Amino acid sequence: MHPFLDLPMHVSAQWRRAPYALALLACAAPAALIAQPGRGGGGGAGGAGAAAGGASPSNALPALPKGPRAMMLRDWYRVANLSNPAVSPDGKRIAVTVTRAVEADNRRHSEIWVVNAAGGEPQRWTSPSTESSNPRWSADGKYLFFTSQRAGGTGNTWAIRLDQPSGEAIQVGDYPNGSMPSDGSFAVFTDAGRPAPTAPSPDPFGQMQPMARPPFEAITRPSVSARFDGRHVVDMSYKVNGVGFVPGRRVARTWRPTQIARQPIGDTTKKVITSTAYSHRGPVVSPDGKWIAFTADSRLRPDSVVDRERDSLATLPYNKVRDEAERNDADIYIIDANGGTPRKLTDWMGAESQITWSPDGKQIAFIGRPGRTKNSNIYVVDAAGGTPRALLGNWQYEPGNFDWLPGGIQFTAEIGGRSAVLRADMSGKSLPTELVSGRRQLRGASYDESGKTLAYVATSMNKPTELFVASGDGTGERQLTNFNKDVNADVVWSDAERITYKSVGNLEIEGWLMKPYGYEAGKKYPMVIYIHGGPHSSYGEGWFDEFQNLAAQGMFVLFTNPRGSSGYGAPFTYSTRGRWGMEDYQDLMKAVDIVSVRADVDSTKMGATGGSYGGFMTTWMATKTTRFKAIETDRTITDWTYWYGSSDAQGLTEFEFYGKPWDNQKLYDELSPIRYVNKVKTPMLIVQSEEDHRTPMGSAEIWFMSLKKQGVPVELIRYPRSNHDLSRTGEPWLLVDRLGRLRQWFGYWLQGVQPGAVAN
Ligand SMILES: CSCC[C@H](NC=O)C(=O)N[C@@H](CC(C)C)C(=O)N[C@@H](Cc1ccccc1)C(=O)O
Repeated sequence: MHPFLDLPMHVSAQWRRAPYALALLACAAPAALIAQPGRGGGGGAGGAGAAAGGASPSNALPALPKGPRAMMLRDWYRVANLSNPAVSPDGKRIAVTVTRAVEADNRRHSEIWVVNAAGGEPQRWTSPSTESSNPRWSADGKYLFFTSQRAGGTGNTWAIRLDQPSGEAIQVGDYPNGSMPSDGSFAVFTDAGRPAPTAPSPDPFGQMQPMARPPFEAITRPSVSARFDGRHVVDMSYKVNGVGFVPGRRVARTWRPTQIARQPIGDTTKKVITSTAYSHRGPVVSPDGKWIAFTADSRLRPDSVVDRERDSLATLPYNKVRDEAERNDADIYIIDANGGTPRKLTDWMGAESQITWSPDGKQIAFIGRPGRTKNSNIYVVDAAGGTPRALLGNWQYEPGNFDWLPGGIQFTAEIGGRSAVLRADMSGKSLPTELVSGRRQLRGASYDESGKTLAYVATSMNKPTELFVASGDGTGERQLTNFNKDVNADVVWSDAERITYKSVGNLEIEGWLMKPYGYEAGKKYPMVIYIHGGPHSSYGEGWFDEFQNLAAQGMFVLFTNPRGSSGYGAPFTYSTRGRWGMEDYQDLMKAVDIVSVRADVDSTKMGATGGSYGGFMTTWMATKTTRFKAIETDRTITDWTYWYGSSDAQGLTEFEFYGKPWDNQKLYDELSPIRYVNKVKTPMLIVQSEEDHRTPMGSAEIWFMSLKKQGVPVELIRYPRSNHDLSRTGEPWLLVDRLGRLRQWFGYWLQGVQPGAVAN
C-alpha cells in the first residue's frame, strides 16, 4: 500500500477503472428483484442491456451503426469491465463483478454474475436495481457474500443463501467476515470498539454545516453562527481527493487501538480477546485454529505514542541520517487464539504484509519490503520463529498477491507492462516459474479450496476484460465469458506493437506503438505520445479506452514506461528520485526519436498528452521542445511549491524531493515548468477537475493565463463534480466528453479537422 494513502502503490495506469467509481456514483435504490440462477431475470452474458439496465423507450438513444468500424465515443458506454473473480470452495462455480455504464442515466452499474467453471452461460445473481460488487464465498459454501449499500441493513456485507431456496439478499450476523481455521468453526477479525458513551452536551454550533463549525481548540469563532457557512480549518489533512473537505475534530483526540475479536460461525456473539494500547493489524488464524498471527508496532508502543512521535517528526526539516535510515515500524506477532501475551515471530527490518499460514500450520509467509526503495519479496519463516528467508532471491520483479496452496506458493506479478501468475520455488534457490503468462494483464487470481481450479480476469491490448479459468497449475486455460461480444463485433480495436529501446545509462525501456484505425501501408499518420502519472505506475498490455480513442481518430499512439514506472523492480521505480523531468524525460524523447523516423509516422504532426505526473511532464516538455504541434495537459502540476501547499499528498514530494519546499527550495523551483513558461510556443488544451484535491486547479489556471498572455493558443476545460479520477471513474458523460475533446484537439492540430467536424 502507498505509505501516505490507502492506495496500492504499484498500479497499472490503465487498470484502475470502473469499480472505484461505485462509491461515488452508485444509486442506492432498494433491492427490487434478485435474479436467482435458473430463474431467469438475468439472461446470458451476451445480453448487453441486461447487465446495464438498458435505455427505456422514453430515453432511448439513437442506435450506433453496426461494425466493423472505428470506435465511436458512445461505444465507451458499451464496454463491460470484469473484476474480483471468486472461485467457490468446491471449484464448481466462479462469481465475478460486472460493471457497465448506463448511458441514459449517466452512471455506472455493477452486478454479481456467476458462471460454472465447466462452462455455460453466466447468470446474473444480484439485482439490476441496486449496486453489488466484490463477491466471496463462505468457507462452507453456504453463502455468496458481496458488498452492497442496500437500504434497510447495517454495514455493507450482504449474502445470497445457497444451501436452501432463497429470495432476496440477506444480511447474516452469525457468519462473520474474517480469517478462519480449516474447519471453518470461527472467524477472527479486528475490532475498533465503540467510543465511550458521553453525556450529550449542548453544542452552540450544532446547527452549522460540519466544515463551518469551529474545530477543537480553534481560537476563532463565528460572530453569528447562522451567518457563517464557510470552512474553518485547523488540521493539516482537511481535504482528500475523492472525499472532499474533511471537518476537523470537535473534541480532544482519543485513541481506540484495534483489538482482535473472534466469533463462532452460527453464533452472533463476538468475543474481543485482546485489550491493549497498541493496534493489531491483519489477524490470521492458523489452520488448526490454535494461533493468530498479526502485525503490530515493532515495540508494541501505544498508538498514542506512535502517532505523536510521527506527528512531531513530520514537522522537522529533512535530515538525511534520520530520514534515510532503515526503519522497522512493525513486526509479526503470534498470540494464542483465545488471547494472552503475544510472542514476536521475528525482528524483521522493513514492512510486512499479507501474513499467510502454510497449510500444515508450521510456517508463515509474508510479503516483506526491507526498505522503501527496495524490492519486496515473499518471505517464509518457521511459526516457531527464526530468520525469514526470501523465496524470490534477486528476481528483478516484485510479487503482488500470493496464495499458499497445498502444492506451494503461487502469486501474481507485474512483469513490465504484462502480468502473470507464477509459482515460487520453495527452496528460494531458483527464480519463479510462470504458469499463466503472455502479452496481457491478469488480475484477481482466485483458487478453490484444493488449489486445483484457478480463475482470473484478463485483458490484452485489443480485448476488454473477460473471465478465464484454468487448472491450478495454469494449464488448460479457457475463456468463460463474452460480456463484450456485441461491442467487440462492431468495433475494430487497435493492436499495438511492443518495442524496447536503450536509453540514458544503457537502461532498457519498454513501450508500445498502437496503429491507427484503418492503417494502410505506404501512408503517413500523425502520432501522439501518452505519458502516465504516478510517476510510479505503468502502461501495459491491456485494453485502454484512451489509446483506443485516439487510434480510432486515425493516429498512432505511442506509450512507454520511462524510468520511475512501476513493474520493473524498485531500483527502476525509484531511480528518478530528485530527478523528475531529467532522465525520464529523455526516455520519453528517445521513444519519440525512434518512432518519428518510421516511414508511416508523420514527424511533422506529433502531439503529446498525459495526466497528473504525466500532466507535469507535458508542461515540462512544452518548455523544452517545439517538436510537438499540440499538447493536452490533464490534472497538471506546473508549480511544485503551489502543489505542495494545495494538494492532499505532501508526503510524495517530501520523499521524492528530499524535504519540504523550504528544505530544498531550489529543487522545487527548478523542476517547476512555470519557471520556464515564457519558452512555450505549442498550442495546449488544459483539462482540469473542479474538485481535484490531488492536483488542484491553480496549476492549470496559472498555465492557462501565462499562455493567454503570450498569445499561445490555449483552451481550459473545467469539469464540474469531478476529482483527480475523472478520466477513470468520473461521471460517464463528462468522462466521454473529455475523450471527445482529446480527439478534437489533436484532430484539429494534427489532422486539420475543422472545429465541430470530428465524428462522435
Ligand atoms: C499520496 S502520494 C500520491 C501518489 C499518487 N500515486 C498514485 O499513483 C499520485 O496521486 N500521483 C499523482 C502525481 C502526484 C500528485 C504528483 C499522479 O501522477 N497520479 C496518476 C497516477 C495514477 C495512475 C493510475 C491510476 C491512478 C492514478 C494519475 O492520476 O494518473
